[in-house]
Amino acid sequence: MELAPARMTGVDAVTVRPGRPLAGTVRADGSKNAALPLLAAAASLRRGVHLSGVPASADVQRMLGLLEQCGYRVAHPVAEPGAVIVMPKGSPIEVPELADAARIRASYYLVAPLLAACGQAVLPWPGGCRIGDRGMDLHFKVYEAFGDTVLLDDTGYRVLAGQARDRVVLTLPFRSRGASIVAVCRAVASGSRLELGNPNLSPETTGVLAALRTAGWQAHASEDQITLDPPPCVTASTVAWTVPGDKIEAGTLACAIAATGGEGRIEGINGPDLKALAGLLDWVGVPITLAPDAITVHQARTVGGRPLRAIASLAPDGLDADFEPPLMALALTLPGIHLFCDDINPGRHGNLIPQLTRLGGVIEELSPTHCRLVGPQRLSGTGVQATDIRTGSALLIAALNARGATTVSGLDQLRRGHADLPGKLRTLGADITEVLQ
Ligand SMILES: CC(=O)N[C@H]1[C@@H](OP(=O)(O)OP(=O)(O)OC[C@H]2O[C@@H](n3ccc(=O)[nH]c3=O)[C@H](O)[C@@H]2O)O[C@H](CO)[C@@H](O)[C@@H]1O
Ligand SMILES: C=C(OP(=O)(O)O)C(=O)O
Repeated sequence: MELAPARMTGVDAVTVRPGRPLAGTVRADGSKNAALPLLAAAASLRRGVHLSGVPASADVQRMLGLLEQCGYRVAHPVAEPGAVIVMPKGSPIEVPELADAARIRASYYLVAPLLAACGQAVLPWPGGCRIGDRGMDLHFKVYEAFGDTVLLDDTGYRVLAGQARDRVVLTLPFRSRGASIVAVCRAVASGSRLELGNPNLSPETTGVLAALRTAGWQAHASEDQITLDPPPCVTASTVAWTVPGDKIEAGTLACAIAATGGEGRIEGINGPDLKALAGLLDWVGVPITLAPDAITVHQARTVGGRPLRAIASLAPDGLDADFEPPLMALALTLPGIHLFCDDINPGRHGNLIPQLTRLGGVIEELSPTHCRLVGPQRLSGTGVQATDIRTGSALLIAALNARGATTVSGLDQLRRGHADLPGKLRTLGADITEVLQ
């Protein structure tokens, strides 16, 4: 794993200048959105879990601190960068106050570890990217199905563990990733059988199921249902899990390479996780080779590219919403009328489009969640702000194609999701320099 160079940490802005097409090979870090639920599942198991590939991104590091406050020991094995061992501390703990949980969306994953450690979870409303109204009502339905009591107020929520149930059956009204994973973690914490209808089947969810299988849980996932059964007997030995490489980081780098007309390879990912993105890139004229552990971007075809339709979806094999912003930045370089939709995160376009407009991008908002643009467009460098993680990565891509220098500030947002995305772009040949205060 490549850790953020100390120099980049704390830098609030970078200047990006256009240059040669990006080329070369780079390795993706472990995925933030996969690491966070794996950490919660590890704690819910209440046995030692050795987790490798843990990224240095800020949200994941914050989650490690929160787990310690929740009654778990987080050990960093010597000479194993990116590995942690999570285990219960043993002695009972008081219900902790977790102010930092308000800074990340994924603090909702802490409920099951807290119920397992002290029978109660008291959490502030989660934070994370400000990309619209991000509900949690399905999470509360999950806890109620387990017999827990849920209390809400203006500052946050409290979940009180009910009597453990042998079997819990519920069906989600839509395929929420968060609600699916919290249901799985809750079942693990209480040792219950779970039958979850209409589940989310993203790699982040199925990755947790695969990890639990190594701990003796029986897990089956189909389009209709996830079933999960506890192991026939309890074992205490440490299990070893690995955080998969970040499909979103790899997809973002692939878009950056394609946007500059370059050629390159991103390693360290699970190729099938990038199938939806690779299909779209191929469709617009950027040939892609997907290997089991890498994605290779070939030079774009000069003819035969078709317009992009990037529709974020929670459906199995759908396009992860977090790919949509980098695709929008890429589309600004491609001929055609390109269409985008993110109904999952209704505030996403409201963050990204004004920043792309500052660079001279012309994007027609058909509704708060639908937009279209006609490419290619000439952008001009100026100061822009990474208002959320994916807006930050899209702006880096757009800046690679803008005339003159673009200063992207708000890097603390970007670093929530990527330890050092500018550094990886530099490895591929991008002209990116730190802005010193
Ligand atoms: C930490 C993490 O992994 N974040 C990801 C997670 O976010 P997030 O936790 O928002 O994802 P979910 O799939 O659970 O929810 C998607 C949307 O459904 C709505 N909703 C969800 C749950 C609920 O109980 N009630 C409700 O209304 C919210 O508007 C939410 O924004 O998945 C999204 C795509 O699915 C990704 O873009 C985020 O990067
Ligand atoms: C929306 C994202 O993160 P979070 O859900 O943690 O805010 C993201 O990873 O793009």
